Amino acid sequence: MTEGQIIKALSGFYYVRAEDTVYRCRGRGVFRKKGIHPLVGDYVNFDINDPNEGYITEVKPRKNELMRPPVANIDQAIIVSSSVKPEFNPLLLDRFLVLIEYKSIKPIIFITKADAASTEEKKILEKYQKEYKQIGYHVEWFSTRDPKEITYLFDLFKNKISVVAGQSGVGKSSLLNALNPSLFIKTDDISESLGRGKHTTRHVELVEVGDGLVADTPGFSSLDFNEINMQDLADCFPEMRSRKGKCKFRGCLHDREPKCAIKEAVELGKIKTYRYEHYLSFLNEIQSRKPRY
Ligand SMILES: Nc1nc2c(ncn2[C@@H]2O[C@H](COP(=O)(O)OP(=O)(O)OP(=O)(O)O)[C@@H](O)[C@H]2O)c(=O)[nH]1
Ligand SMILES: [Zn+2]
Repeated sequence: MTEGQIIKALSGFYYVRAEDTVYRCRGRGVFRKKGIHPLVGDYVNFDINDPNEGYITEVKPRKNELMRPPVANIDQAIIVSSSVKPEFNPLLLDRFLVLIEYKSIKPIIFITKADAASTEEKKILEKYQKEYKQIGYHVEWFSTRDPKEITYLFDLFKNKISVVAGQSGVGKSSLLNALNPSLFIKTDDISESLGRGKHTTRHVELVEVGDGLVADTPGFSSLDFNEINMQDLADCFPEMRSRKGKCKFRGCLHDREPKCAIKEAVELGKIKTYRYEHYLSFLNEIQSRKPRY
């Protein structure tokens, strides 16, 4: 028996890495009956029955899992936003942050295209960068135009499994290519005619970036809050989470309730108004969701 990690799933095979060798494995027949679906990122035990082939005998318990992309044991999610084209969008950033916080995955914020921002735009971005850092988020702001300038990012990936998320056109593929030129993930520069085709493949692979692994397919393509309950939403905002239990009423949704510690913190400028407004707009979205039977 050998221990390894699934780094790729394709056509019924799992590619399991152990030390520096990759073994092409199948899952045990009984997995299907038991409803066990190995995922990329899973730590497994396997038996080798050919020099480079084997059978997975056991899937170890997972720390977490995502369905889009299908990856287990994720350490962090890199949310890619761009300075311009498309314009930096804090509402969308907060949407990604909430979805990632909800999964108990550590978010990291990357802002690309620093080279393309005007002086005026840079001032605004500096302010946002400062404010998101104050909340406790790790923020990096850079350009992928010169790969040599972003090698310092390697450290962030070291010994971690990361997924990348972000709206179309922000530079996710350009970033991965800059960090690992052997990947050649197509970017919009060279594959305009392929349109949306490039990320529709269903297989996922963990690719090496620095001394870490990154899923080559972006995550969170569906950005709805269907899984999230009203009561859980504030926990997905770190600056609200840290004030948990301080409101007068138990179960306070920080909306119309009196003596609300969150609204007081907003008034005192301790919570940014736009963050609170985004909270209210997400809360409204969850409240108006049709019940599912
Ligand atoms: N000026 C500038 N342009 C960039 C930078 N990073 C990416 N771009 C450009 O932005 C466009 C979109 O980049 P992609 O890497 O394809 O973006 P993506 O997020 O992978 O987009 P989707 O595949 O649609 O999700 C391309 O024309 C890139 O050349 C940057 O740091 N600076
Ligand atoms: Zn409250």
